[in-house]
Amino acid sequence: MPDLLSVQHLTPEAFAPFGEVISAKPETMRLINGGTTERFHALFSPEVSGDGARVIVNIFRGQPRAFPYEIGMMERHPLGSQSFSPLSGRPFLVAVSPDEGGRPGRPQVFLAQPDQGVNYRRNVWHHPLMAVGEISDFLVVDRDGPGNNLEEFFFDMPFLILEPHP
Ligand SMILES: NC(=O)N[C@@H](O)C(=O)O
Ligand code: NI
Repeated sequence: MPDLLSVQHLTPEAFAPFGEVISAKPETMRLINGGTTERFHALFSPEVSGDGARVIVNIFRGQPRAFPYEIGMMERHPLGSQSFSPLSGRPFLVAVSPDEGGRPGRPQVFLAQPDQGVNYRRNVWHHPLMAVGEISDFLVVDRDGPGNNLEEFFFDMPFLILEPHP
């Protein structure tokens, strides 16, 4: 029987070991443009390393995952952070793992709401984008440049997510 993973609600506190939750946090807000605009300031700082590295902004158009869904692998980006911010008004799933001696530990799965994004800090184990329900677009801020920025790990036994909600 595969090892079942439960799904948690995404909160800044629970996600803190892995990166930041991107959301309109009241404590970050400052009024600008003559009071007509609320600026939620400096929610995270993209990280890039290595000569010739640059921060880039992308759009990822994700196909929805089918459930039950097997988490058979995790990846990480040793040379830069990677953030996902929903553009299609859809929730999505986030899976992250602590590093255990150079390999990912048991994944933790979160359901991100349409008004939440995530930033994976550099070298944090995560599963590739998991859109839910419909094709979904995401604004992705990550690293471009020379060097290998992708490390993958494949589990001997996959984990299973039965349904994409807590
Ligand atoms: N390959 C790629 O750019 N995407 C992954 O890094 C991902 O986390 O979805
Ligand atoms: Ni990635």
